[in-house]
Amino acid sequence: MATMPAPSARTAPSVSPAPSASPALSARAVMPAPGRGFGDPALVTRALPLTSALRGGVLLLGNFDGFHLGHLALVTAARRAAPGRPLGVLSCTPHPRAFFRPDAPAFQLATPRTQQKMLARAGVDFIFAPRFDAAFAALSPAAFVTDILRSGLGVSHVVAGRDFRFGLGRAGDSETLRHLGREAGIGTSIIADISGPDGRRISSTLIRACLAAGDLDGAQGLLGGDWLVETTACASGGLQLHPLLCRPAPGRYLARMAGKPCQMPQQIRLDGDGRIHAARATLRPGLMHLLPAS
Ligand SMILES: Cc1cc2nc3c(=O)[nH]c(=O)nc-3n(C[C@H](O)[C@H](O)[C@H](O)COP(=O)(O)O)c2cc1C
Ligand SMILES: Nc1ncnc2c1ncn2[C@@H]1O[C@H](COP(=O)(O)OP(=O)(O)OP(=O)(O)O)[C@@H](O)[C@H]1O
Repeated sequence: MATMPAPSARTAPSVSPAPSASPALSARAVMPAPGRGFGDPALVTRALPLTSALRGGVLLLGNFDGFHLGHLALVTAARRAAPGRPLGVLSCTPHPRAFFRPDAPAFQLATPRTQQKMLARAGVDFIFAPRFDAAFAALSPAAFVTDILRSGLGVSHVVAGRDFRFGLGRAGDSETLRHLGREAGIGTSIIADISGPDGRRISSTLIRACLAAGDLDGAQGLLGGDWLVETTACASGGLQLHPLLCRPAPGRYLARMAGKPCQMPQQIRLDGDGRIHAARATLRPGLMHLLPAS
């Protein structure tokens, strides 16, 4: 576990009508309690209209690749804005960046499976995962708010960070969202930046940079817990990181299967292709915590 100080909200919140996210975020907040596994996966849906039991809820807007302490601030704000309401997350698939740059190397922090686990653990009830294709990308900001948010999902409130962009050519920003939301009868909370210990805004991009530099401690501090990865079997018989996942710096790490808190982490070596070399054969394809070597 990282021992970095808790992150802080750097700028004054601009929130309407809900209060801002709490700056007192604890790294423990998204970790499973000792001796327990992760919660059941949140429901994933792309079908519209949304089932009636989940309508009237609050939706967090963005990509949500991985789940970090900036994202946790949105959950906190959503709970305050709409206590007791269903809590959903918008997370398009494929990731918009992969849609626009299909030839770019694997960059994600999460697979659909690990994302589901982390979001469920954070108390999210459902993930709205529309296919991000040319038609979805071409929606205007107004069509997104009226057709998707109001008619399709029936949300009562949305939460986003200051840098959220949406609609064709990223034409919509947080002010557009607030304005269109008001017209559609949807409340809006815009959350102040949550920063890490060095003052930089926490983001999935920053965590990817930590991993690329082999700084698992730094990544853990921003994630608020271990990096949960999905592994698959190699044709050669060993294990490898899921093809969607970014490649951390090659080197030595510790690994422990998820859901087995009593298992001693074992030493592994990760190569540049994401292949996992372990002296003992106790690791299986599935979900695994990747930890710093010391
Ligand atoms: C309905 C909708 C349409 C979008 N259309 C575009 C688009 O045409 N071009 C674009 O770059 N991003 C578009 N986005 C934003 C992407 O989802 C995504 O956030 C962005 O491209 C990735 O940049 P970021 O990771 O820096 O936020 C759209 C988002 C939504 C919700
Ligand atoms: N540090 C943060 N403080 C406040 N809001 C945040 C923070 N990080 C992300 N958000 C908000 O959470 C939502 C989901 O974030 P998203 O995953 O799209 O961004 P990100 O973490 O910056 O990812 P990337 O670096 O890949 O762009 C967005 O509304 C975004 O503005």
